[in-house]
Amino acid sequence: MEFIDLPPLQKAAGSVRLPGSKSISNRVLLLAALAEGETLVEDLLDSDDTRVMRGAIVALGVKTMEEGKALRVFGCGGRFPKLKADIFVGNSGLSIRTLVPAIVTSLSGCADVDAEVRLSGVPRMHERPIGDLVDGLKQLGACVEWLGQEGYPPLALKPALLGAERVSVRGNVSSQFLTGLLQAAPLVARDKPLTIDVEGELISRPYVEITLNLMERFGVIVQREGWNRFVVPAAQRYVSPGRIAVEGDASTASYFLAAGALGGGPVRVVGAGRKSIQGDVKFADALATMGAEITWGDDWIEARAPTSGKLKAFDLDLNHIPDAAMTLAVAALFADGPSTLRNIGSWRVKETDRIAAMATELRKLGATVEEFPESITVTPPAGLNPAVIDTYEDHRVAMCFSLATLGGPYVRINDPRCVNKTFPEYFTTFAGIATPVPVVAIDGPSASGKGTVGALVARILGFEHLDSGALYRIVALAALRKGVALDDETSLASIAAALPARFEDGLVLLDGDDVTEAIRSEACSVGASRVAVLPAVRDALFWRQRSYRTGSGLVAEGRDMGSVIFPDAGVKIFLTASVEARAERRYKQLIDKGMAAKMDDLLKDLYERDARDSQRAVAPLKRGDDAVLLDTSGITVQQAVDFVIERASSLRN
Ligand SMILES: Nc1ncnc2c1ncn2[C@@H]1O[C@H](COP(=O)(O)OP(=O)(O)O)[C@@H](O)[C@H]1O
Ligand SMILES: Nc1ccn([C@@H]2O[C@H](COP(=O)(O)OP(=O)(O)O)[C@@H](O)[C@H]2O)c(=O)n1
Repeated sequence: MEFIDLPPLQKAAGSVRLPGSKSISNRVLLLAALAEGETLVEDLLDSDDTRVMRGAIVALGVKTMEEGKALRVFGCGGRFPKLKADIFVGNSGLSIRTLVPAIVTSLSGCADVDAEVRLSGVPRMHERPIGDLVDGLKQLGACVEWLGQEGYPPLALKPALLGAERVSVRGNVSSQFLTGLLQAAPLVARDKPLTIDVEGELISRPYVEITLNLMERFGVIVQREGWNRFVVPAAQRYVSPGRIAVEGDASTASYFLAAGALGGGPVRVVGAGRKSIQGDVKFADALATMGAEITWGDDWIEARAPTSGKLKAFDLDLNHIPDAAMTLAVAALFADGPSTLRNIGSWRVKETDRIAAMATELRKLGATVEEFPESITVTPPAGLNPAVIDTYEDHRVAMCFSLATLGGPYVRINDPRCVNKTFPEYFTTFAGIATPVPVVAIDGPSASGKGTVGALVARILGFEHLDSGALYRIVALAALRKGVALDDETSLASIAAALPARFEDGLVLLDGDDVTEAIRSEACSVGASRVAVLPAVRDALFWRQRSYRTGSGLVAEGRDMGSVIFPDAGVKIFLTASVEARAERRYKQLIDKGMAAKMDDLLKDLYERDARDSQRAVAPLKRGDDAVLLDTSGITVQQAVDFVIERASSLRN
């Protein structure tokens, strides 16, 4: 499984230009395709879902042409020219739910009896309901055949004359059904007006407002009576506005605004603001309810943490912003008590069952989550656990969980490419406003001075200090004490996974025993280097080592700090010295501690350990291209420390 590891963050601040709105891009593409005249679409989002829509209109015979970053769409004037097509809609709910009604209108009165348009998607798409929409279309006279399970894609559309003046559609499963009917309505209401009645409470109304707004930009006015009846007057045609610029995506804005509120800020999103037609900008109001400071501009919004430093718990009806609400579920981890997200039943039929998915993943971070049919309550833990987040092919799960890193833990996001659905550059853009807890990684062979230099550098910078070698030494000591063989990988890995060890006030404690001296014995040195070749032991210590990355920063020393454990370390040093110099140092250290030592034995041991450390298959000791070489053979400790500090000082906040 592909994954991306996101490091713990200290803060988030900066400015982000939002990618184009998915909701607007896909509506505009379809309306421009159906309109009379050419439309130059600017700032169009380039993502999986918009490619689905672009591919579909082209498959239906509409011509498009790229002009720099813009796309020129040559409108077909209301009827798609090509009506024999197989269209793959991936997992784009909006695409299929708006394409189907539009295609059905083109098939009305089509003389070619062989005309047929088939639409199918990924397996999850075949579990997302479309029956209510098709019921509506059938009231108009459409011919729709189910190719799989009734009520779900895939389906086939065939020629049939449309003629009714009234149609009703359910509004409480997905507002996309209504959007699809509305956009196709002027193509049906040629001679007589068409009335669309909404059964049940209409959910996600702001998305319908986007639809109405864009239809108006293309010359079609809809009369709205409350939110239950929409009348499309007769004889209206879609006419290109000539040029249209797509606003920045307000749902995407939610991740960055939340980052500002949770991570200090300010974070400004540019591309959607006070004048936006997208309901999701209201997410900023929800953040304000939590105490975040929000500032609005015409086309930008800025968020920063409350001056009190602590976000407040909330209990909100989020029916109007179902997508951005997922971001709030993660923000709830940072609140001062349990928060409830209400009226989010539509989450159950999105890319995945989002209520179940969010509950499962929030629990991995340590939260207590109560799940209800249409709401969830999130109680934050005292501190967040590091977690491996599964994403269920759901871009929003991937994006919103990146925010948990602002609470201190590492977060691994599985299958991160699912963000391609709406924002392929998400993780790079997020990294652009994020300040990770800095790391100075010092790797090198035995007695090169890592421990001595590392401890001094950590003290000067005010950073934590991780002596990773000590962890391998403790595993060896625990194994020796329990009589476990040093090549029994399974038993050693379980010892490593549950190592009852602590570092306190310069002491190393194992099961409460002071083993500071004991782990420096030659038996433990050799033992450590033997257990360290075992992959299962290294895996068992992986997250434990990462958990030291907290506070203002970390100096980590060992063999694979820069290559494996902290590959994104801001400073990487490869510390070395000649074998003779190192043997002499080790000799002196042992004698000073009153321990027995023989020069010849030490030299032999160093050669053997160097060989084992650098030749092993996993995480071998090796200077990476990105590590700075420092040979300490002929320099003092102070000089070595100065060298590292000079490179690391920029990491200090
Ligand atoms: N230039 C130097 N840099 C680091 N250590 C040095 C230097 N010169 C002498 N030493 C001594 O060498 C020893 C290095 O041991 P240590 O820090 O335990 O190394 P490591 O952690 O790499 O095994 C210490 O006793 C240290 O005082
Ligand atoms: N990150 C690390 C640190 C230590 N080790 C192993 O653990 C042993 C003891 O590490 P150490 O850093 O305490 O050893 P010295 O350099 O102090 O002799 C080393 O010989 C390595 O084999 C490792 O494999 N990876």
